[in-house]
Amino acid sequence: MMNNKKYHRGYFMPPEPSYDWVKKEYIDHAPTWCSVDLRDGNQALVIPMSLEEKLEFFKVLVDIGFKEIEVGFPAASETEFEFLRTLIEQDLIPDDVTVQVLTQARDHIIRKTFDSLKGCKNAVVHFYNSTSLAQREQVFKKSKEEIMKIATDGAKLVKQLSDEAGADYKFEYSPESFTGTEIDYALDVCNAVIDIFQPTPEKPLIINLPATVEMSLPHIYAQQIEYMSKHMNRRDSIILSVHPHNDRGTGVAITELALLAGADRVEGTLFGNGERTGNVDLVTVALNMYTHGVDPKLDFSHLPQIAEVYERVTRMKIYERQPYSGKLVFAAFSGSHQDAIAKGMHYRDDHHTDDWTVPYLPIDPTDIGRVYESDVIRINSQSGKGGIGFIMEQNFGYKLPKVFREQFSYYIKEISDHKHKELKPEEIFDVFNHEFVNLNAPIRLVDYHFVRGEKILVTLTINFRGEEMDITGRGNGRLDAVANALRKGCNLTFDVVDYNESSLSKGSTSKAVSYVQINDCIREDRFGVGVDDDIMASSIKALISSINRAIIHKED
Ligand SMILES: CC(=O)SCCNC(=O)CCNC(=O)[C@H](O)C(C)(C)COP(=O)(O)OP(=O)(O)OC[C@H]1O[C@@H](n2cnc3c(N)ncnc32)[C@H](O)[C@@H]1OP(=O)(O)O
Ligand SMILES: CC(C)C(=O)C(=O)O
Repeated sequence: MMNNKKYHRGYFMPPEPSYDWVKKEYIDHAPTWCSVDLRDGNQALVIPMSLEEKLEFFKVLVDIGFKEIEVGFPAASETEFEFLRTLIEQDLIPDDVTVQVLTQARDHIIRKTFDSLKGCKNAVVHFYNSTSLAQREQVFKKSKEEIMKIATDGAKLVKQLSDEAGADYKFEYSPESFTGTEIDYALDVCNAVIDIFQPTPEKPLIINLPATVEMSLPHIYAQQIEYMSKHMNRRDSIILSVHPHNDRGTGVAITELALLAGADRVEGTLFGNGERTGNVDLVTVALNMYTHGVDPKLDFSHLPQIAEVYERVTRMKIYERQPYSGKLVFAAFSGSHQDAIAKGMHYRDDHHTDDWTVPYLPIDPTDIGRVYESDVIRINSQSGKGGIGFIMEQNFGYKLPKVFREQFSYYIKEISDHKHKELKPEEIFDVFNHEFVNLNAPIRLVDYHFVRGEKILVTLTINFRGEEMDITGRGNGRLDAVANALRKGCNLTFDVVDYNESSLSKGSTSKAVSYVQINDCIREDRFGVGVDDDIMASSIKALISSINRAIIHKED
């Protein structure tokens, strides 16, 4: 049985309201990004990554453009330790990349961490201890002063070991479980650590305020961050970092609000892997920024390839509707969406604009390695003529006339509905060819010949129900003459209602395509399509196709 009475709000409001972030409209520059995929992401996997898998992932992160990468918790296991050693000994860390290592503020774990760093040029030593009320009372059973001493003792040892090693490491401190910590107490602990390092603008200290567990609405975290930012000692020498998780499903929101509230740096993972519901998804935060016209300084132009490596080495799956990276996030199945997207794409072409304003697509899918042809317009029984017309034009180069497009789309929808499945572009194209293009039974065109006089005279050689024959007709135009020949020679009754021709815009060889609509006195919308190297042949074939359809589907 559910019982909401056993819950209470476990977060703490800052002592004074901090609302300056509300006045900011959007994030106007990229923060410093730090990927924690190889540490926080890795520690949450059913099977943590092997050394080889971590190496492959590390390379992907470098290629994306991360300049700070938390590579592990070296004291945790041999693999973790060896991974950092391999990076260092095989000189795999680019000069402009800083690796970060995590350690608890515990003597032997800090020492082991320093052992793992020997010979590393650029490193951040990240140490933490939990400061939350719940952990003080239940886990550590220590007073506020005793918990602060864990932090300050850790800080002193980190500083001392770094000095002893003669290394120029950077340092990061996290009051872990910050979101469950009384804000002024968190501030006191951070300030005590700051006082030990005495950071300067030239050698700043990273103070990381994690939403280890998301506990509040996003605007509360924003206030907590802004309050800390305003009251922290030596703020000009502090890189204020956030490390959001996603327990309430608002990891991205709290990250964005924290950036408005003064955070300079974000720790997170690709696709939001991480403990429980995950860390914040850096792909989403970065691309949200990008779609506001801001350079995120991370390159996701090959997102599908990044996703492939991620899924393989972590053995995790990216949800189909995960922003930007999910398989279905650009797919429009429903008619009205497809129609708007197709028109939006045409609008861009017609207006020769590079600006992206296409309805229903907040980002140009091709910017992140997706393809219009297979990712955007997808066809099922919810689809409409706009979408099916788009597929025919975009994938195969056929610009279907309006009335035909409507008829063809109902035809396709019906098939999808009856088969209860999505139809792939190739299946749609097969139906199109099989049902409408160059139909040659019962009438097949063998040859044709025109003679120009007062009227145009045509001699058609056709095969009609297995019998070859020559038929003739006169008309004001060529198609008129052909129609008269077929009426007389095959004893048919029909009117040509509409005729369109164009060239096929796809493929290496250009072909002519004609669309003919006839009225056969049963239906006024029998369509046929002709495709040929020669424009005249394509129009005769289109007319014959429409007649053949009328004969085949007489009763429809
Ligand atoms: C929110 C985060 O993601 S934090 C990162 C968490 N990641 C990991 O823990 C992954 C790697 N961790 C490990 O491999 C192991 O936990 C190790 C090697 C670090 C330590 O292992 P163990 O020594 O077996 O102990 P364990 O992790 O259970 O720690 C429990 C002890 O550490 C203390 N402790 C825990 N965190 C801290 C800390 N940050 N600072 C100081 N002491 C701490 C606990 O109070 C407890 O003390 P006790 O033994 O007196 O009861
Ligand atoms: C170590 C800290 C930053 C952490 O991972 C968390 O709080 O989630």
